[in-house]
Amino acid sequence: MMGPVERAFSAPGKALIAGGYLVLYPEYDSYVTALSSRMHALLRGQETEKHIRKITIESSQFAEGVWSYDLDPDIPFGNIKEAQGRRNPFLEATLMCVLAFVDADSRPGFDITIRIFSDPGYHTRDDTTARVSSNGKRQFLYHKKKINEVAKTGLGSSAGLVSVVTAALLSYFTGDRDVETLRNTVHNCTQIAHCHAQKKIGSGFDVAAAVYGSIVYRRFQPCLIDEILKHEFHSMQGNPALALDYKGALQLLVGSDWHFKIEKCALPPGIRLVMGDVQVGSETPKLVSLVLRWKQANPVEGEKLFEILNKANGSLISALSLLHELQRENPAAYSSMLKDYQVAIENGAEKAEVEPLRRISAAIATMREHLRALTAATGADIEPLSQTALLDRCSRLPGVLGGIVPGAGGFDAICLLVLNDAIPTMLQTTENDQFFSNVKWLPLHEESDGLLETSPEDYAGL
Ligand SMILES: Nc1ncnc2c1ncn2[C@@H]1O[C@H](COP(=O)(O)OP(=O)(O)O)[C@@H](O)[C@H]1O
Ligand SMILES: C[C@@](O)(CCOP(=O)(O)OP(=O)(O)O)CC(=O)O
Repeated sequence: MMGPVERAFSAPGKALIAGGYLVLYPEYDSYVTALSSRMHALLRGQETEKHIRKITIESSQFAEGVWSYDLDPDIPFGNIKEAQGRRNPFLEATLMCVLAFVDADSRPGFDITIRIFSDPGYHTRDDTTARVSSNGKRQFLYHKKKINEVAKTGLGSSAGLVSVVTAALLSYFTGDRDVETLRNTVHNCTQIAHCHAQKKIGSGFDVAAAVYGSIVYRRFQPCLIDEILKHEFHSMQGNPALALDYKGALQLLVGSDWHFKIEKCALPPGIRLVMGDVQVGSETPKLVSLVLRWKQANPVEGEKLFEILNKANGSLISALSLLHELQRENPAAYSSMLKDYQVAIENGAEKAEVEPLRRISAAIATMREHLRALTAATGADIEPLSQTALLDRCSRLPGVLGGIVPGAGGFDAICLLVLNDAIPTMLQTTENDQFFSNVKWLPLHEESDGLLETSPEDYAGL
């Protein structure tokens, strides 16, 4: 029986709390938190009809956000061209990978439409109007400019986009809608497509967080992807032999074991992530290239600094996991520990005297010390002076266990770990203090889930 099918998936944005720069190397662990801002894809097609003629992708929150791809009847993945010549390298690479992986057939053809929705956290809210879905469950912001002209916030919009489009297409072509069955395949396809689009092999932590959620992450060996990237997208267009080679290599690679580390995690109960937007505009690629160049020129010093930074990152990761253990072993004692701490700070105690919480503060302080050393050594503004002053001040606020520049660092954001019950006072205190006037606390929190199937009804009316 044939009928229309609707299927929707969503995936989260991320903040890299520990592991900036180190995450580029397969020997170090990072701590990545998935955020409440998510990317969504809603697919419409025909239930039993897997022969596709045309795929249209609409991202109507942005001007000119429609990309329409007529598939080549012989090799649907070999000639991905947008009807009006509009470029979106991330969508092109996604279609190429997924259609090759599932060995799609475009004869005789039906059409698929995929609608993209992006939660407010990914882009600036400036110059937008909000629209709400008919059932009130979703709200999205509509921009007047094109997607590549709107300022990003650094949550990883392209990783989210590629993950959800990949998930929707894979689910459609395989007929499988169980996210757990699809998850690893979605991850591997998404990493490959994302690398194709960026024309480089990144650390992949943004894609891993979009698919798996909050994780302790250790990257795959970059050489795993080297070979497949040599299959140049452009040379495949109109060259069936090259396209078939690509398909074989891709299917093998997606199905193989990548030997990377994905350990689900979440912040301990009672502790929240608070993100502050400071000022738009650090250039991650510039910072990364300064650090890598310095490390290459100073291998011994570089190794030493990376090692001690790694040790401090490890202390934070284990301090967080110790809290989980305490909570699991004795939930009542854990709650009263947090309560005692809250009472102590309300009575004016300045810092965490409670040992497990003190460990978190100490680990963050040591991480920051090493990040400042990296800043001084490389000349890259990882924790610049203005951020040092801000983070020091934040760390002294009651209930704030510590704060750090997330990811590659820079001027644009800070991340705090705060006792849940202390947040209202913290927000009030900073609001009334001129010192914090250039910090905007973002309406974001940890939601540790990765890729999820969502209900198509939640997007009706948009
Ligand atoms: N909502 C969206 N709709 C369509 N394309 C998007 C969307 N979000 C991101 N993209 C694609 O991803 C690109 C941004 O990717 P990138 O520069 O890697 O930023 P980020 O660091 O946020 O991932 C955009 O130029 C566009 O091609
Ligand atoms: C330096 C890095 O290790 C981390 C950068 O993390 P960010 O989260 O700062 O990156 P953007 O998504 O580009 O804003 C480089 C990397 O792994 O890509």
